[in-house]
Amino acid sequence: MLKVKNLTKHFGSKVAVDNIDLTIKRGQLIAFLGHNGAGKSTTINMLTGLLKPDAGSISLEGHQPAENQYTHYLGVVFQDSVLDKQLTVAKNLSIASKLYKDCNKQFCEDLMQKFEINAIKNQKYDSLSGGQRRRVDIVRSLLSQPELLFLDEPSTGLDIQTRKKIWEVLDQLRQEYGLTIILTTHYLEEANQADWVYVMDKGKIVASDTVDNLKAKYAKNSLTLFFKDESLAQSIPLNDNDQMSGKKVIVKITSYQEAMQMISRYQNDIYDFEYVHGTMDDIFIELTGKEIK
Ligand SMILES: Nc1ncnc2c1ncn2[C@@H]1O[C@H](COP(=O)(O)OP(=O)(O)OP(=O)(O)O)[C@@H](O)[C@H]1O
Repeated sequence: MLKVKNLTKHFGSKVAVDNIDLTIKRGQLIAFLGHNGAGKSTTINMLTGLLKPDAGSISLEGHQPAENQYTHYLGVVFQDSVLDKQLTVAKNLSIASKLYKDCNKQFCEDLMQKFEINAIKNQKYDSLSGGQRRRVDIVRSLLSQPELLFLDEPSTGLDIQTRKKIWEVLDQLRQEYGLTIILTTHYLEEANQADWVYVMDKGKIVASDTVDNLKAKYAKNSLTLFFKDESLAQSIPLNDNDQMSGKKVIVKITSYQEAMQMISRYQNDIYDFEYVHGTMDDIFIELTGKEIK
């Protein structure tokens, strides 16, 4: 659906996006994961046609950002809302829907219901809570029934319940009409749900894979062995990342098979064990050397 080659953007001498390639298929949920300043928003701004790249090509179903047809495919939720704070939700959405000639009334009413907008439609946008605003922003971006939705840090500042609600509805829309979603996030749990993750650092894509493959390659699974006494624990050969404390030994391992081998090797010396899968946090630290919130 979307093909990007060698995309690059400088601001003065600073390289904000450094020669990145992307391939995004219809219906996927794609996450750009990175720290502040990694280049996520600059990438999104180029993909939505707001910012002109210095180099590289972008093709969405064969269209380039400068073409009118390009924007017909897109819905965008920016970090800062584009709605008028002094107008009611209903007025804001009515103005937005007039911008789209082919706005489908039934689809729009369905969106209002799914995102629970009807109860707040007569309130001024300014008077809404953060979570309500985000729901209205998302509805606004979906009125034209776009095929590709960009969400720039959709969950920042939202409580868990609101996040959950928003993702329930977005997942429903993906299933119902094959909506493709590209999101930027600092939240590992949001990247966890993605079909494909691009990890960005200093303008570059430092990893590009499924969550499962990233975990298999970079996440550190750990096996804790509880020995019957300290001398047995001390006899275990340890690597740099392994730890020993009294009767407890924590070893970093790469696979379930390796865990099984260790457990069977020490089965007569231990009274218990615990196997913990590595997380997205491990992946991020492994790739960028930094923790993500
Ligand atoms: N208009 C601009 N002028 C100058 N520098 C910019 C501009 N926009 C972005 N940058 C710089 O480009 C780099 C990438 O910024 P960008 O906003 O794309 O990062 P990000 O990953 O989206 O960060 P955040 O998570 O904070 O939104 C940063 O160093 C930023 O300071």
